[in-house]
This record gives sequence, C-alpha cells and structure tokens, in this order.
Amino acid sequence: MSGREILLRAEAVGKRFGGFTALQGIDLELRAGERLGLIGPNGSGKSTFVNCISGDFAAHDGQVTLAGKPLAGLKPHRRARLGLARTFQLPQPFTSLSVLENVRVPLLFSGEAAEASRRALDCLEQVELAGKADKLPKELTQVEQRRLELARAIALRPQLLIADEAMAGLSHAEVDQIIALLLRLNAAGTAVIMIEHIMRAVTAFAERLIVFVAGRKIADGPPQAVLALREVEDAYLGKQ
Ligand SMILES: Nc1ncnc2c1ncn2[C@@H]1O[C@H](COP(=O)(O)OP(=O)(O)OP(=O)(O)O)[C@@H](O)[C@H]1O
Repeated sequence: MSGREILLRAEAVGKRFGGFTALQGIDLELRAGERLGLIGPNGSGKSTFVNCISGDFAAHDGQVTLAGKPLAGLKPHRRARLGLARTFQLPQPFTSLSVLENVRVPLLFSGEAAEASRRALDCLEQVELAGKADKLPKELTQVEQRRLELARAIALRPQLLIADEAMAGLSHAEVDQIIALLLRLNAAGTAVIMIEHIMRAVTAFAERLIVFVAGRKIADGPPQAVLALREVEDAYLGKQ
C-alpha cells in the first residue's frame, strides 16, 4: 500500500459554525485504492470533514487536494469530475425519476450523454438493482435505496468514494451486502473512506482507521492497534 501515490491530501483542515469549532487541524493522506475507516462518537466532526472534502461545506482553514489538484472553491459537480464521489447519510434520490434515470443524471452532466443509459445500467448491475431500473425510488426497500445511492455515486467512475453511514438502519445480512459491494468497488481500484458507527462493518472493511473526537483526529493506523488505544476506548465510553 505504501508504494501507491497519494490520492487525497488534507492539511490543517478546520471548520467553524459561528463561534463553535467543529473541526480543527485535520491532516490526512489517503493513497490510491486505500480502504480507510473514519470513526468517532456522535458529533465528533466526521460528516463535517466529509462535507469539507466534497465541497458541500467550505472549510475555514487548511487545504485539500485530490491527485495533486486543489479542491478549494470547486462546486461538488466539478469535484465529481475530478474523481470524487460521496453518498449521504440519508439517501437523496430524485423522487420523481426512475431508478435508471437517477443514475443517468450525473452522467448527463458529465458529457457522457451518448452512453449514459448503458453506463447507468452497468452501475445498477454492479449494485444488483438492474431488475428494478424502471421503479421509482420510493418503491425500493431501505437497503435497495442505499444501493441506489451507491450506484449514483459510482456512475462517474470515482477514484475516491466516501460512504457516509451507508449501512445505518440495515439488518445484519443487509450490512454484509453493502460491505461486499464496497469491497468489489475497491477491488476494481476505487479508494473508499467509510464513515460508520457499525464497528463490525468498519473492521471487516478498513485496512486503516482514523478516529475523530471533538473535531480533532486522535488516532490513525491499523484497525486493531487503533481500537486498542486507551484514548479511543475512553472516547467511546464518554471519558474525553
Ligand atoms: N450546519 C451546521 N450548523 C451548526 N452546527 C453544525 C452543523 N453541522 C454540524 N454541526 C455541529 O458540528 C459538530 C460535528 O457534527 P458532525 O455532523 O460533523 O458530527 P459526526 O461525527 O458526523 O456525527 P454523527 O456520527 O452523529 O453523524 C456537531 O456538534 C454538530 O452539531
């Protein structure tokens, strides 16, 4: 892994909401094809960090580069074209469009219009939703809606996929389905940052773990070593 090039580099990223500091001094290097788990107690800044990377929020401090290109000032769709994709904690499909159309939308904006339908169907096959291409999102089960959210995210063949709690509310078997799907995407070359509270999913998936507490990164390393740290245990027991 250490031989691969740096894909994402975050340096001293900080974000405030009014007088409240939600993130401070976050440094992170992620290599191409890496599987990173991002964990931390509720409110520790995980989604805020993802929002700063994805362009949904503007960071107040620091900078983020993807494959060496600064992301500051770029709208989310421009970041998507550079190879960055994310899912949201609550799936955000276009409710009046079919499942297939939902996956076609990002492709239409990317200049791949001619082959958008073929590519959209290919993405639905990857997430095992091709049989429901003509359904509306509301006709899907919860796990199918999560898979649709992932299909929309991978439509542009991202180099980096950030999955923000893609498994919340799912059954044990459904969680396994999403882990398998993310592992397949990763095996095909996509780096993945998994933000997740379901610890067995994180440990099954991630080859490296970072931990946020109160807007700061307190640990970064191999999962078993990170989870054995006293300060990580304390954070989950509410001692920090
Ligand atoms: N738009 C916002 N305006 C004000 N405060 C915000 C906003 N978004 C997040 N925060 C605050 O920033 C802190 C970090 O929130 P964030 O959602 O990033 O945490 P998280 O680690 O993702 O939590 P969870 O695991 O519950 O999703 C919290 O205290 C939250 O209330």
